[in-house]
Amino acid sequence: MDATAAAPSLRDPDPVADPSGAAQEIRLEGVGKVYPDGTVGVAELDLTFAAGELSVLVGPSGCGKTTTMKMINRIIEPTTGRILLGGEDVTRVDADRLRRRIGYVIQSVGLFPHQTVRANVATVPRLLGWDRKRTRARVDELLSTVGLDPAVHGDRYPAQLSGGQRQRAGVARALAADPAVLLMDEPFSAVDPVVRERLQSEFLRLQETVRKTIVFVTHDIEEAVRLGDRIAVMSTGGRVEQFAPPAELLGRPANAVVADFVGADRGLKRLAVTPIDTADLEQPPVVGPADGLADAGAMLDRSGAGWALVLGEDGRPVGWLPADRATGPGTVGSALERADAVAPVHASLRTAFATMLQQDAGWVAVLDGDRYLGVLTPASLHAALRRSVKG
Ligand SMILES: Nc1ncnc2c1ncn2[C@@H]1O[C@H](COP(=O)(O)OP(=O)(O)OP(=O)(O)O)[C@@H](O)[C@H]1O
Repeated sequence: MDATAAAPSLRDPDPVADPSGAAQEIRLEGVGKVYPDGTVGVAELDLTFAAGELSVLVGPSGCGKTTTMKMINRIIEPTTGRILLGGEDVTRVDADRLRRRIGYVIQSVGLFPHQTVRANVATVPRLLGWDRKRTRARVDELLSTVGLDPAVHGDRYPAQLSGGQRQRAGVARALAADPAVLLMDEPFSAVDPVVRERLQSEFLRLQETVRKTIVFVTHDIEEAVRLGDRIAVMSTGGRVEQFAPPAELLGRPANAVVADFVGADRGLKRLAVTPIDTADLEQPPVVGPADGLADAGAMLDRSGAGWALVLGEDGRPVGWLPADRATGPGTVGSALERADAVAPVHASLRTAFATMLQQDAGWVAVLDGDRYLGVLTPASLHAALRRSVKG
């Protein structure tokens, strides 16, 4: 073996410097940080972030969220414990190499102001020694993925982008070398609420494709609930009070600290993270617009129901018929209350409830594609929510 081959270089295919891209578990074992002035940033922390999941750290200011995150890529060196990435102890590996394996997105984005968007996104591939063609293809692909047109935005400088576009470029840069892990420190907090919500939705869609192991820090419990597969609620000194999926955290807070942090309106928040369950659907009487009113009235009398759902010929709901309108001559079509209250079967209870309110209907019909499955009413919605807590 010659001497040059033994010398480590950035171009070596080494497991730390050349990420495989597959999501990896992050395990913290007794990881702690005492700052030189004696402040305990984080007491000993044992926490595992599952591969391919988005885990959120929330908690009051100063509780140690940022310290915890920065210990993972060793911007802050832990004073105790060890960190395993995909089972490998990375507590003492070369920090620069470790960081190339970990994407990092921060609030202020941190794009280099004197470099174009393309050059910014190409930072890590360049360090890894990718050739120009491969780098260019990857950069353009990523810009498109995050919603930036390479032809329009690729050659601009960061100052020539909006806040939301800069944030997208920051996400593209973090993903450029296909890292196994992504750390995100309040990445969406510098943009206005409307842009923020759009970035969050786009980011969720992106994560469905890339499935990275993500650790995400935020102050905002709404954001945590919206994005997180799991949420760690932290308290002063870097203690984890509860680490659980959003529905569990909101439905069964482990203690008063968590209950207080998630808020008194946690029942409402839970609507957003509880999917519709077809077992909760009700089956009201169903009539068609061409049916006679008298027949519909007789049927409602027999069933004892106060209303019937009106399904059009295509099987989609067109409205509802209150029992007191089901009399006299004419057809159901002439007496029905129109409402387009439908929700797809994969929607959350919140979507279903919002549709119910928006359409001013006492029900929302649940559809699987075009197929009508049944309705949710305020009563069945309540039952569904209660059941989700017990479950
Ligand atoms: N360099 C430092 N020297 C001394 N103490 C520090 C240092 N950096 C952070 N701390 C302290 O460590 C604790 C945790 O800080 P950290 O920044 O991790 O909190 P955080 O939860 O991210 O806060 P915020 O939500 O306000 O960003 C705080 O008490 C903070 O004052």
